[in-house]
Amino acid sequence: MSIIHVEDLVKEFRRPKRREGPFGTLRTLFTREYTVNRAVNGVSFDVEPGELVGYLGPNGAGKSTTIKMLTGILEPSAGTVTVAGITPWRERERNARNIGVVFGQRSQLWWDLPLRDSLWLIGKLYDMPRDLFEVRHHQFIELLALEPFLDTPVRQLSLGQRMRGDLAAAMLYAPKILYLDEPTVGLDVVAKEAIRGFIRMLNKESGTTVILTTHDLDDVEQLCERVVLIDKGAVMYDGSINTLKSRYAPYRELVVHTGGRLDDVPGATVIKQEDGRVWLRFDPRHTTSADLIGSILSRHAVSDLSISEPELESVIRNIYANRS
Ligand SMILES: Nc1ncnc2c1ncn2[C@@H]1O[C@H](COP(=O)(O)OP(=O)(O)OP(=O)(O)O)[C@@H](O)[C@H]1O
Repeated sequence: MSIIHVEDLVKEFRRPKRREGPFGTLRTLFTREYTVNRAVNGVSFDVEPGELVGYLGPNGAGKSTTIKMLTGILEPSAGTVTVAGITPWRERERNARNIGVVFGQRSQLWWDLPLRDSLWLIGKLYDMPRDLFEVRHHQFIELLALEPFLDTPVRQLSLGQRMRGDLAAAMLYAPKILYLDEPTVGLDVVAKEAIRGFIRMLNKESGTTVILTTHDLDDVEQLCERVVLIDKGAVMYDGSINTLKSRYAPYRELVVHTGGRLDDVPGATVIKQEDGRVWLRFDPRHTTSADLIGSILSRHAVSDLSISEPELESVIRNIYANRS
């Protein structure tokens, strides 16, 4: 049975209609006319326990608004959400015990307190039994290498340190579900890898269900098997990354080192030639890589070649570029 059930979810925001002309701003304050923005427009999906799902879409697509309804911060205009059997905005406190939330852009920690005190307070707020607190506190300090800055006030932490602290705080009381909104934004490659490793561990070893919203497609490619892609508040794709690639970018690229040029290659299109290397694009549904390579080798001297799949980044860029 699914742990997250979302059906026909809608969220509309009303804004007073802007008045033009003299005293426009003042008149806007007193207007009774509104423009309605449907930020989420009939989204449905189910998440099974232990899944790690990427929730993706261009800026303004409605990702954060959906996550806010799943966490209970926002109440939908219409539709159903059930998270571990609870309607989040009706039972915010019960729901909070089941979920951990990390927003990359802003911390959930107490700004002036040292991380150690924040973690202790969270243990108290969630009524954690002392021995469970000790075990998880100790485990997270090790896994996230928190020791060197445990006694530093949160506002003095670097972004990477703060994110590790935020993750520890979000998962300390062992919630079943973790929502991550841009967890690696602004981090260097080493810090990103540490965060990804921790998320992977939570998902694989503790079976935590994770919903990840991010513009960093390396995060998605490294962590998620399934993605839900939304645009203008509606789901445009829900499935595996592999199927997404084969549906929206069914081609492969072959790079051939010939020392010369290849102008006509049956079954492939030459997309670039540079310094004795030739980039070819082909559709594996029509031409197999074995046939293509065989036909090139039979006619040209080749010193090296490599085949690559399109990167998720370029697939998603194409999808966004071609949307109406
Ligand atoms: N509190 C609000 N009041 C009015 N409009 C809002 C509010 N929050 C979001 N919106 C609007 O809803 C739409 C969806 O915003 P949302 O933040 O969910 O997008 P997003 O997919 O998370 O974008 P991004 O990738 O830029 O974070 C946008 O048009 C935004 O302006």
